[in-house]
Amino acid sequence: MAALTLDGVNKRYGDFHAVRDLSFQVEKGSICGFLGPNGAGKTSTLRMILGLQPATSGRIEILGADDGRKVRDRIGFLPEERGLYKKMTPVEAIAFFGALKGLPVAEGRKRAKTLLERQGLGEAQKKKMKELSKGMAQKVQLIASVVHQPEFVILDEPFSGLDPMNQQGLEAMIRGLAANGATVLFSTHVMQHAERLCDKVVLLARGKKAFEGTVDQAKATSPRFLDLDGAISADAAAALPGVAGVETLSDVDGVRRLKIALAPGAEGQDTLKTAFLNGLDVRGFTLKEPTLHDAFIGLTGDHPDQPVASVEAVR
Ligand SMILES: Nc1ncnc2c1ncn2[C@@H]1O[C@H](COP(=O)(O)OP(=O)(O)OP(=O)(O)O)[C@@H](O)[C@H]1O
Repeated sequence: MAALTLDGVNKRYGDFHAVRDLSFQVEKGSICGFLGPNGAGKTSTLRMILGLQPATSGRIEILGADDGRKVRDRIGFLPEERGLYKKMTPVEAIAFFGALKGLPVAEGRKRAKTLLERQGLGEAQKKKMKELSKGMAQKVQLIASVVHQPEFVILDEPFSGLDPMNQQGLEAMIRGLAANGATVLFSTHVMQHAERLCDKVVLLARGKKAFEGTVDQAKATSPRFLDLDGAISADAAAALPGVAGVETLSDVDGVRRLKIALAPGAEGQDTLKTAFLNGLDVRGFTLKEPTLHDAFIGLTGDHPDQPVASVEAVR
């Protein structure tokens, strides 16, 4: 059953068409990654889903309602721009956000203490928000957005600015939310998180959907790769069987690392065998499965870590 459906959704800001004919669904109880470079239209879409801004056209249904505002108490939202009241303690801040969603303050405080302890933030309870590290503050903010136990959780770039340790902690929190039955939709331009967490990913590029499906389905759209080290020219590599494309990753006095994209269905064994038989100077090789990052670049032509504007400027 779908907890969220978008059907032909468009968003225009004046003449600028930010979201174009966007349709996708998120199944109840699943984790969906909403992927795209900065400026692709992710935040605009999330805000339309929440009912914080109207769609120019199209239909959005969330938890059976035609407007996110009608079910706002059943939704949790972590905005991209964060900031809890600096002078509050984490418990006060969490209880305050819960109260905004109709949770009695005493119950909010109780849940806040339990959730903070569970996240290893017991000590942080004594501090003010402004005294917490960024990682801790972000965890507190996520707790604040889910303390009312929402059925649907929307997180806008939840991993941004966190070190790897805190990113892992946040991943575990997101898994925990889904394990407790919540539906989670989070936006990110960091593919590794999506790769590890998501039942489904939706790729957005320049406001348009470039892909919707499982992580494995996304990866299957990308070729496998063979990294080849040696005094080998890109042309000689391109002439090998099963090669769809060659990129020179480095070149030190003619000793190169070549990234070879294999043709669909090619395993790389024949390519390597012929390289040896032809007497090419192979000094090392690695066969690589595609990552979600590779799939993203293949599907959109964009680099996920670069804003759309700068990608355009390069072309
Ligand atoms: N209120 C607005 N008025 C005009 N243009 C806007 C407005 N909000 C967003 N845009 C433009 O719409 C495009 C999509 O922005 P949006 O914030 O939705 O992208 P995003 O994928 O979330 O990127 P980011 O991760 O940087 O927030 C951008 O080009 C942005 O400049």
